[in-house]
Amino acid sequence: MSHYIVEPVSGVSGAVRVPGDKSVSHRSLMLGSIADGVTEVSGFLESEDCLSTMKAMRALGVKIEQTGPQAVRVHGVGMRGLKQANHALDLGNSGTSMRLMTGLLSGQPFNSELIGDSSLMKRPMERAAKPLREMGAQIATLDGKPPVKITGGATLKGIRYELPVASAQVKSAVLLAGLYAKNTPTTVIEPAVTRDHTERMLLSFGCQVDAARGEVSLTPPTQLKACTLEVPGDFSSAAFFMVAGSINPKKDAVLTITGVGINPTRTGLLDILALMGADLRVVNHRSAGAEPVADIEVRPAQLKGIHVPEHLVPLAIDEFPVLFVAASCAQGETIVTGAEELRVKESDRIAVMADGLKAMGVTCEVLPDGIRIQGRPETKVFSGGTVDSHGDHRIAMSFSVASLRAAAPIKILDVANVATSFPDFPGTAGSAGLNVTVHD
Ligand SMILES: O=C(O)C1=C[C@@H](OP(=O)(O)O)[C@@H](O)[C@H](O)C1
Ligand SMILES: C=C(OP(=O)(O)O)C(=O)O
Repeated sequence: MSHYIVEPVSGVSGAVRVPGDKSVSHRSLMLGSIADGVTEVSGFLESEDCLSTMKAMRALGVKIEQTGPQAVRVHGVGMRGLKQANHALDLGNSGTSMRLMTGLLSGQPFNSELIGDSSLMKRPMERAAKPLREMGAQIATLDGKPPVKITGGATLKGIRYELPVASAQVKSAVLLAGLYAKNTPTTVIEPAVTRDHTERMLLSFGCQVDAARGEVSLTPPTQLKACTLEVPGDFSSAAFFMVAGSINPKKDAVLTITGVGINPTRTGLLDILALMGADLRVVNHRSAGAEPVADIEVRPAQLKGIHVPEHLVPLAIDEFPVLFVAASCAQGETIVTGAEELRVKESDRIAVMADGLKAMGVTCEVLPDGIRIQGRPETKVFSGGTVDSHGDHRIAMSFSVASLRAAAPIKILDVANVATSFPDFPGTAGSAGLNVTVHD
C-alpha cells in the first residue's frame, strides 16, 4: 500500500494549475455517448474515476478516443444506440459514475450490472434507485448497496421528485433517466442548492431544461446534439491550494491558482473561508462554455473559527476535509453541522479526519452531523506523525496541506486513490512549494 511522506516546508507561492473538473468530465462522456455526432472535449480529467466512466461507456459500445493530453473525442451513438455490455461494469472508486450510470441505464432496453471497489461497494445506492423505480425502472441493490442490477426494457415516465438529501448525483440520475421518459417532463426539487453541471451540459447538448427556485424540469428530447466542451479546472482540487495559501507560513506570499471553475454551486468554500477571514481574490473572470472560470489569488491570513452556515454545506461538500485543516489553524472554535453526508463518501470523512487530526495533537469532537475543532493559531499546529487516509483521496491531500504548519514530517497511509481525482498531486503540490513524496 503506497504512502506519502510530507516534509514541513517554509511556505507556498507562485502559480499552480489544477487538472480538469471531475464532475464535468464524467458528464461529458455520458452525454457525449448518447448524442448524435462527435463531441470534442478539452481539459478532460484523466483520473481513475473518469477513466472508469470511459471504460464503462466503451463497454456499452461507444467509441471514445483520447486524442491528446486532456483531449477526448466521443463518437456519440445516439439516445438509442448503446449496446449491452458483456460483463458487469466496474466503476472503481467512483460514486458519481455509479449513481449517474444507474439513471442512464434505467432507460435502456438491455440489462446492466454495476460494481466497484471495496469502498464503492459499501456506499448507499437506494437514494438513486428509489426515484428511478418511481419512474418505472427495474433496479435491485444488495441491502441498499452495490451491485446495482438494472433490468432493461422498462417504460419510464417522468416524475416530480422531492430529493430527501441534497445530492447532485441523485438529481442527475433522475434527469438522465428523464431523458428516456415517455412524453412526460421530469422535475426534481432540491432541499438545498447542489452542483448544476448536468443541467448546464444538457442545455449545451440542445435539451430543454428549466431551472428556477430550487426546481429543475427536463422535457424529454428526441435527440441530443453533439457539441464542443471545455472542462474547467476542478474547484475541489483547487481547494487544497486555497487552504495552503491561507495557512501559509510565508508572509506576503501570493499563491495563484489558474483556470479554476467557479460555478456558484461549487464555491461554498470561498464563502466559508471569507467568513473565517481568509484573503482570497477571484480575478480574471472568463468562461469555459457553459461554466464560469477565473484565477484565484490567495494570501496568508490569520483565520478565525466560525459556525459554518448550513446552507453552504452542499456547496462545499467535497472541501470539508481540507476545511478541517484550515479550522485547526484558526483562532477559536469552528463548528460544522448539517454535514452528515460526509459519512457516506469514499470514507466516513468526519471520523477519519477527526482520527488524523487527533493523532497530530488537534483537539476536536465528532458530532453526529459534523465536528467541533479547537483551532490553535500557532506556527506549528500539527505535531506530525502518521495518519491513515483510509484510501480516501481528499483526506490524503488534506493532510498533505497540513504539513505547512507541522512540527515534523507527516506520513500519510493508503494514498493510491489520490489518482481518482488528482493524478499528479505530488507534482503540482511540489510546484507550489510543498514536499510530497510517494513511497511503496
Ligand atoms: O454530482 C457530482 O458530480 C458529485 C456530487 C457530490 O456527491 P453527492 O451528490 O452524493 O453529494 C460530490 O460529493 C461528488 O464528489 C461529485
Ligand atoms: C465524493 C466524491 O466522489 P464520488 O462520490 O464520485 O466517489 C469526491 O470526489 O469527493
